[in-house]
Amino acid sequence: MLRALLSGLGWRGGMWGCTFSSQQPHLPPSRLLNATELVSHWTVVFEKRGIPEARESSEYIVAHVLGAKTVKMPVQYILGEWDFQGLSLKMAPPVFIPRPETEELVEWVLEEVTQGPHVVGAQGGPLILEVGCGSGAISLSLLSKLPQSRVIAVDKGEAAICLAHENAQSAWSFHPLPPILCFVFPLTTEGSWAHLLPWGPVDLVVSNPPYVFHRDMEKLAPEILSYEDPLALDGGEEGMDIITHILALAPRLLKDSGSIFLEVDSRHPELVGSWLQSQPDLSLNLVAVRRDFCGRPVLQVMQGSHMKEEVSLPRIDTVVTLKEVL
Ligand SMILES: C[S@@+](CC[C@H](N)C(=O)[O-])C[C@H]1O[C@@H](n2cnc3c(N)ncnc32)[C@H](O)[C@@H]1O
Repeated sequence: MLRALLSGLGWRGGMWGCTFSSQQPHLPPSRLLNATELVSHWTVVFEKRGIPEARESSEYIVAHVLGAKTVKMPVQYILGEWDFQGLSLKMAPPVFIPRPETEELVEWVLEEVTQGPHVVGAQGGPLILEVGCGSGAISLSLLSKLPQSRVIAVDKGEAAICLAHENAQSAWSFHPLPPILCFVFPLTTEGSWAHLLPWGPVDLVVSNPPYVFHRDMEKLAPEILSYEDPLALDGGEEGMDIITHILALAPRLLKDSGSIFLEVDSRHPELVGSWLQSQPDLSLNLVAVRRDFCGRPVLQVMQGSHMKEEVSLPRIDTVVTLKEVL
């Protein structure tokens, strides 16, 4: 039975994929499967073949093969590592598992740094602040592709910062990365931003913040709710709690003409746009909105009176240009 279970699986770039033959029951091609989907798939197979207690057998075998006591655990935690932007990162609950769509946020930042005219740090590379670094996926990818850059990574969770630090050390053993500074503190606490002052204003702020609307939290998949830190996901009533904190700190943290890149919910471009209009003192403009391959928006907000020209890069659905803030 074990052989039957594994025969359709292939290991591709650190992810489980499927390469089923035409005799196997249909599964979408080249799609990643989590343990729950594997159980469902093999339950159907077992039922068709008259195997008693099809679901229980399937659950038991998948759990056994993956070395887990329960199949509800996300496969990234079971495996203990996951690939992101070519880096193999250690994963451990409850630290947030980086999602594939966030790789596009990284790519956009890389484009901005390499092609944009405004991002040149004092030492030849940008100084980047990541708010809510989790496992360090975004920060370490940026460092690995931008050898002149320096990154300050902040997270409110000690487990996250420890994991980011561990992943940085492991990445250094493969690539000579520039140093990363990791700090544990909630950026939302009064005055906490002052910890960052010694490094001076940054060229870029990047964040995949907690942005799920509080009322949507219960709709998340059970394995997310059981294993991932809810505070990594719950963005408050309108998912804006951390987003507005980051934006409000921009005048203190960001250089003039610096940018903030934020992965957000599909309702946020409008909400963030209205919020910025209500805060003219911040002198921030929402200059571009891109959609990642999941259709989720990534926002670019710029400091100062600078207005960005319409961006003509692939995968841009919308470019939102607000009136210049006086
Ligand atoms: C959605 S996760 C993103 C993690 C990582 N950047 C990624 O994309 O995989 C959000 C992260 O923000 C952190 N976080 C939540 N509130 C925070 C706060 N007030 N200050 C700093 N970090 C915070 C969480 O601990 C979590 O690691």
